[in-house]
Amino acid sequence: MGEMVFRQVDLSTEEVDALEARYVPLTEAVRELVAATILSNADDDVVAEALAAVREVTAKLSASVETDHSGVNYNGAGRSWNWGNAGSGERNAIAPPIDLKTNPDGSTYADLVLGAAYEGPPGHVHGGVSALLLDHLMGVTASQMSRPTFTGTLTLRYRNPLPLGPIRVEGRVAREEGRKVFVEASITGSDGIALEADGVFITPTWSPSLEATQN
Ligand SMILES: CCCCCCCC(=O)SCCNC(=O)CCNC(=O)[C@H](O)C(C)(C)COP(=O)(O)OP(=O)(O)OC[C@H]1O[C@@H](n2cnc3c(N)ncnc32)[C@H](O)[C@@H]1OP(=O)(O)O
Repeated sequence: MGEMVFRQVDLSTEEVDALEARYVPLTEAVRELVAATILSNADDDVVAEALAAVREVTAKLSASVETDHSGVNYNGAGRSWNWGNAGSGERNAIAPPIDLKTNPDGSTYADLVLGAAYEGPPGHVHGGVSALLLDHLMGVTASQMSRPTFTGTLTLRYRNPLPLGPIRVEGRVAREEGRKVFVEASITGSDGIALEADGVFITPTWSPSLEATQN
């Protein structure tokens, strides 16, 4: 197995929040750029201008890049951040715009709107995107943000097509057996329930290695 490091970083929670706040509007703007790139009917000149402008800002941002992945980080106060996470990264414009909430009983939900960038069948959400949303939400539900749990088996039933637009993802722990957490979840769209899922999430015997770094 490759090295899997959860990195402790010497930043205060205020500093982490400030960094995140700096980049979140950029992430949202890049999501809008992705949708505009898909939907635009602009002519050659406008597209050439956009291409040059995007390349210019990408070069500026890339000038201070230090690593090839953002990793999972945490500080001494227990604030963790995983800005590149493909399912939820706050600075990842590829990730669906999910803001996951946890109920007092440990069940979870998220309300989000999926647009043109998440299409599979015409006007409907790509099945792999639904799987990504469920995997992420169910993983967080299993971990209760207090233990590492990895997806062991994820079973999806695509009951009805899921229209693009507003959706709700919901999950709950059904039961636990030793290191195995059984989670159930669903996705509901504007036409009603579209997917049901159950999964086994497992706390591995090995502990993720911890590495203290000073920034
Ligand atoms: C907080 C952030 C949340 C983010 C959520 C994102 C979720 C993800 O996408 S995680 C990434 C995708 N998943 C992975 O990479 C996992 C890859 N697999 C692994 O690392 C390992 O196979 C792992 C950890 C699942 C199990 O390994 P290990 O702990 O050695 O299992 P092992 O000791 O053999 O088995 C333990 C129990 O689990 C069961 N089990 C093992 N593997 C599986 C599996 N894939 N599915 C179902 N059950 C399994 C065994 O049967 C055994 O059960 P019992 O105790 O009843 O006999």
